[in-house]
Amino acid sequence: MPDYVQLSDEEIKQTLQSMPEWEYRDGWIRRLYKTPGWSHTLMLANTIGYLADAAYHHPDLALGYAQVIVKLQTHRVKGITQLDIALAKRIDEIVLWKPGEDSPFDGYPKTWVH
Ligand SMILES: C[C@H](O)[C@H](O)[C@H]1CNC2=NC(N)=NC(=O)C2=N1
Repeated sequence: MPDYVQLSDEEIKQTLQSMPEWEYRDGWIRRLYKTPGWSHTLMLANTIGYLADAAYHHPDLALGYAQVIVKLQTHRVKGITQLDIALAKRIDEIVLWKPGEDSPFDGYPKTWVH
C-alpha cells in the first residue's frame, strides 16, 4: 500500500544526510548526473524512465548534452514521501553500478555516469 505521508523538512534533511548528492528544494528532491555525452544521456534517461514506470512513480527529467537532472515529488501531497526517497535510492543503485575490482568485467573504459 503506498505511503503518502508527507515527510517534514527536518525528516527530509535527516534522510538526505545519507544521500548527499540529492538536494531538497521547492518541494522536490533533485540530483544531477553527469554523463559521458549525449548517447549516454539518452540511455540514462531511458533507464530511469523504465524504473519509474515499474514503480509507477515518475520523475521530471531535464536532459543536457552531458547531464541529466532528476526531480521527484509525490504530487498528491505536493511534497516528499518515502516513495520519492525509495525511488531516488533505487535509481542511484542501478545507474551508478559499475563492476568492482574483483569483477571479471573490464567496465566502461572512460568516465562513467556519476
Ligand atoms: C495517477 C497516478 O497514479 C499518479 O499520477 C502517479 C503517477 N506518477 C507519479 N510520480 C510521481 N513522482 N509522483 C506522483 O505523485 C505520481 N503519481
